[in-house]
This record gives sequence, C-alpha cells and structure tokens, in this order.
Amino acid sequence: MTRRKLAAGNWKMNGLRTALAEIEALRDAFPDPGCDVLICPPATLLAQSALAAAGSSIRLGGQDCHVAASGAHTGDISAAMLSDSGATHVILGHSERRADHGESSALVARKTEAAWAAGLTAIICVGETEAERDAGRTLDIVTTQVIESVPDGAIALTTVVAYEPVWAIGTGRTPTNAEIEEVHTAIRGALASRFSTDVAEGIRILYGGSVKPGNAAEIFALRDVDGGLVGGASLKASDFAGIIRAAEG
Ligand SMILES: O=C[C@H](O)COP(=O)(O)O
Repeated sequence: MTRRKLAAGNWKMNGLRTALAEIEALRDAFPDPGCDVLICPPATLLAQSALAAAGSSIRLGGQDCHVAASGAHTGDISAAMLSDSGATHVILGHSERRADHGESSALVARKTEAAWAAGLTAIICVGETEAERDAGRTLDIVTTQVIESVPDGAIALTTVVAYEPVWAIGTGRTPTNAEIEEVHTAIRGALASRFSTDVAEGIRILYGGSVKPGNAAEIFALRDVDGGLVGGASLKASDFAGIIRAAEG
C-alpha cells in the first residue's frame, strides 16, 4: 500500500503572532506539495494560522485536547474548540505531556476518542526513554503504548502514530536507521494485531526526534516511515521547507 507522506511540525510552546509569517512563507513556497503538510502551532495562534494558510493545502493541528467536549475545566481546550479554530488534527500523548502532566496511555485513548468525535485526526505519540532503551525494553514499551493509546475504531483516515524516542527529542541524537525501522515495523505489527492488517497498512507512522533538513530524506526513506513529527526544525519556514521536500521524495 502506498501511504502519502506527512510532514508535521509541532511548534510546542513557541510562537507569537510574528511567527505567522512562517506559515505564509510555506503557503507561498508549496502551492501544491507532494506530501501532506501540517503545522501545529500553539492554540493561541490556531485561528490566525488558519487564515494565514487559507487557500493552501497546509493543514493545522492542536497539541492536546481535553476528553470532554466542553465544561468546567479551566485552562483546557476541547477538540471541538480546536476544530472550530481551523484544526484538522491534534497531537495526543506527546512525551512532554506524558511527563509534564502525567498523561497515561489510557487517558490518551480517551482524548483520541474525543478528537475523533470532533472530526479531528489524532496523532498519537509513543516512545521510550533512554533508560528503557538501555534496558532493552524499547519494543515492549512502545508496542504497549500503541496497544493502550489507540482506542477501538481506529482507521487510517483518523489515526496517525508518531514514534518519538524521548532521548532523541531536541538533543540532536537519533536512533540508527536499523533501530528506527525495527520500531516502526513493531508498531505496524502491534496495530495489525490490535486491529487488522488492512487497518495497520493504512495508518501512517511518523518518526520524530531531531529530524532536520539534513537527515530527513534518509529517515523518510526507511521502511514503514511515513513522514516526520518535527519540533525545532519546524519553527522556521526555511528549515521546514527542506523537510517537506524530503517528504515529497
Ligand atoms: O513533536 C516533536 C518532537 O518532540 C521532536 O522535537 P525535535 O524535532 O525538536 O527533536
């Protein structure tokens, strides 16, 4: 099965209104990209980002959502609010949220259901810590996270998995190509056993963790790697453009 590659940028807690110029630059540089392009700005910029990307095929995403559609949850944002602001996607279970906010895979599964209910595609993040890798537990940790974080009803249209080794995020370090392929193959296998081979073959599995313009093409060419979830190198259009080109192949 041919899966269209996805270049997804996660701006994390970065970006003031001046950063909208980066989206405008990408819009102008890629009128008809040969891959899917997604920017996940902070929630404060979502609506304006949607205006900046209007008329282009750049899609926008949130970085988290609450399990409820609305209610007394001070400081939280619902999936419906993300959608209303122009988002089509939402990143869920990023390791920074698992670490900073104690998010469990069970909670991530509930958030995924909330995202689907609002019509969003969920990008569900998994990944091992350095200690877990050193202990030889990577495949066990990652496949367990996949099984527990992806709820019943997953289909390719609404589900993306992002493999992000925690120790590779923002460090300039990446696993070897063989290590990336090993984990991505294991993730697809876990999806096949959890759902079906057909569903697993359709779901895109992104790699994230120190993806740069200089290493993106090599990583995106690996078996079962369907694009990237990019942090630091997505903040500047000039950098992210190189990653989009790598995803275009
Ligand atoms: O969501 C993105 C990842 O955490 C990767 O971040 P990074 O590209 O800055 O290493």
